[in-house]
Amino acid sequence: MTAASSQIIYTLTDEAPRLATASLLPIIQAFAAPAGIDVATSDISVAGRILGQFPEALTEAQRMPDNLAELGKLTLRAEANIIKLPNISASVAQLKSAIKELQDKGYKIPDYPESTKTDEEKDIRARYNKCIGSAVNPVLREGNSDRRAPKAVKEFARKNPHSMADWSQASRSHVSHMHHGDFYHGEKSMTLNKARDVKMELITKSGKAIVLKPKVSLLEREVIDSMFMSKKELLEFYERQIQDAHKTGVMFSLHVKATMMKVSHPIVFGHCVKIFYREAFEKHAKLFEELGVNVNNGMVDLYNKIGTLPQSTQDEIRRDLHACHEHRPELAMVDSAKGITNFHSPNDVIVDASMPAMIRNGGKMYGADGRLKDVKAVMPESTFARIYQEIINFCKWHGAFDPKTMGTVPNVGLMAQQAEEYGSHDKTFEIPEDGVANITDLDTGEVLLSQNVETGDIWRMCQVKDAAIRDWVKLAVTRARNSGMPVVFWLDAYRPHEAQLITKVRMYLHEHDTTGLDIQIMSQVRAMRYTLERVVRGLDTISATGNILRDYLTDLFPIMELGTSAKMLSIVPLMAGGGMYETGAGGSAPKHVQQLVEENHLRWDSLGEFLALAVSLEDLGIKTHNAKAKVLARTLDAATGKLLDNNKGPSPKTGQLDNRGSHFYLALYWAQALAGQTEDKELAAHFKPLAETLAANEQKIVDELAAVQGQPADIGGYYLPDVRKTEAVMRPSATFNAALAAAAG
Ligand SMILES: NC(=O)C1=CN([C@@H]2O[C@H](COP(=O)(O)OP(=O)(O)OC[C@H]3O[C@@H](n4cnc5c(N)ncnc54)[C@H](OP(=O)(O)O)[C@@H]3O)[C@@H](O)[C@H]2O)C=CC1
Ligand SMILES: O=C(O)CCC(=O)C(=O)O
Ligand SMILES: [Mg+2]
Repeated sequence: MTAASSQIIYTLTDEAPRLATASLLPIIQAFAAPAGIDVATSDISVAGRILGQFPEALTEAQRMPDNLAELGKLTLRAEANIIKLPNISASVAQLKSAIKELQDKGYKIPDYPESTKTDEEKDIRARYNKCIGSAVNPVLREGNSDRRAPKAVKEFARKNPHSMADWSQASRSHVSHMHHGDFYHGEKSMTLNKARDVKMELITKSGKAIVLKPKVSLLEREVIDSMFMSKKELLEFYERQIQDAHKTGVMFSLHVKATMMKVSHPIVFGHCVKIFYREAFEKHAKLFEELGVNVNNGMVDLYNKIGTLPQSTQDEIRRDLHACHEHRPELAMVDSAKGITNFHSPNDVIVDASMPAMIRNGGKMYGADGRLKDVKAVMPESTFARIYQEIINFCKWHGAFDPKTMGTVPNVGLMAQQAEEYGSHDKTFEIPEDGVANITDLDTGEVLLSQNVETGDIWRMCQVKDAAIRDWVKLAVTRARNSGMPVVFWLDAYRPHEAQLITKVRMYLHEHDTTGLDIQIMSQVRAMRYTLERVVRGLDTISATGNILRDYLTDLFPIMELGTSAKMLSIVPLMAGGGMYETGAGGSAPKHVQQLVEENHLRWDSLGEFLALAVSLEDLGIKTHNAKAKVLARTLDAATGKLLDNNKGPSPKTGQLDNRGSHFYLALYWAQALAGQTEDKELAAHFKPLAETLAANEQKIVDELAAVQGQPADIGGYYLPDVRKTEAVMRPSATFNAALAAAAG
């Protein structure tokens, strides 16, 4: 899979985007081929990545190359042109289901080891750990992030506003975060004066030195942080919040990002579950330990593990858990119909999407009775939680946002080279004993950063390379210049890490001509307030943020403005010169798969893919001097605009136009735009027959696509769907397929 310069790599991922690809990719390939562009695929699905870890367990035919590693290498080359669709960031429960599905399909991969006593078990666990959480994005995102709503999309949203629930000033919904003892409070940071190799070491009270991370190689001018969250304070915080919610009668919900902060946040999540069900966990402590119950993986882990016990014991445990509810607040639900609470799995309530959904709903979440209710949204870490309280305050004061008139908030996010939390996974530890946690220079023995920690505290080190920060500043200035919008760097001078960033931002802004640009630096809360004051006046403001706020804001604002973050243009200009084009800013929409399987309707909107493909083609055109590629890009944009104007996006309702139907219209409009342009006669001639055939058969094709809906669809699997069956389901119009095949020659 080496990338020739006229190659675009299209990733095969999971769930809804994978299904959409089965329909869209053949269209893309048919349109790209006449311009001499090869659109190749790379499977980075969770199933593919699992198989890539265990070549020795598989037959020759079953083996899968380590595509992710290959793609990671490609991002470091200037010719990289990758279209990356969202993929599952798997929880342990999802990983286990994927393993089971693969085993059932005859792949002899090992079980996920619950405990790791032997070296073999440790090795298997280590390999599987590479497949969980946000395992793909940190490897591929070798550039900073540029996410925005293209003009046509914003205009469409203004003309076709999505529904927004009302906000009442009497709403009791709020955000609760720690005020001390969290990562914000316990952070230290420094910029390195020279390249150094360091270790992370715990010196225990009894004087033992425990090396937690033997070596981290750091570059000159790199920023490093050491921070910890106090277990004691976290538990006290949870108890207070749970009691407060119970006393005041608001629902309780916990919002973490256990995918991206895949080591720290499952622990933060697990503590909350154990505090909530304190008496039950205390009573059954011994049994749970024997069973290896680990609620860092959610209550689903507990229910699965007790499933092997005699019925009477299971009943007793369930009764004890239920008894806790008597004096605990109502829990927000993920799926009230199925009785799935906020505690079921740490990956079910992912803060970037869950908080905007709550805010769109007038500050409400679903309770067990299926009704929307005010809620206490608990986000222990105060660093970023405060932005949500600020937006809630704003909504209570001003009412809900109006998509017809509100401004837009694009984002320029720092994430390159495993910036900030992305690089922290192998440097995050649960402290085994009270002591001092040091980051120490391996050569000189100098202790660079030092913290007093206690048993159970979560200690982590983050790093950001100077080159990544410099590139981020450059991207922000470029975006300000190209868009004419002001830029606000959301940086808090009181946070040690961000104080270091502020110094660098100021320094690197001098490298650019900023005459006439409006560039400011503000703490997060002020930045939110300032941006919202502009938003309600219809004014646009670029947010330049660190990695976490990149994630949060690129769901938050699009969901307010456009109804979904799927309609975002999401570009990663790779630092080595290539480009990665992500599709939307959201995830893999598991609910959509369920609807397809039950009713053969896929409501996934591929607008993100259309937008990404256009910029990918344009970039390829420029870099390889391929004029045809540029024509493809321009006509694709025109087709996308027409698709929006004519409302040919997918409907959520079964029986109406779905993802496949929207792909058909894209192909029709794209072929028409190509046939109608005069810049490239060859392309015009090539696409004329297709344009005519599709137009002549429009109703027939739409009918063929509609005819399959309303009954179950068999795609032969979830994590590893059967390719043939999926194709059959996703390409049900014989007329459309024949027209495309004829165009492909
Ligand atoms: N870049 C990446 O690879 C990312 C991956 N993820 C992963 O995705 C999975 C699911 O995450 P989750 O938090 O549930 O968020 P999702 O974004 O997948 O889903 C939330 C809701 O957003 C709407 N939505 C998202 N994308 C689209 C689309 N293209 N078309 C139409 N509607 C869309 C759907 O609303 P409705 O149901 O109303 O139709 C959906 O239910 C997790 O494994 C997560 O880790 C998450 C974010 C980014
Ligand atoms: O990497 C992940 O798990 C999710 C990333 C994400 O949500 C985003 O980039 O917006
Ligand atoms: Mg996100």
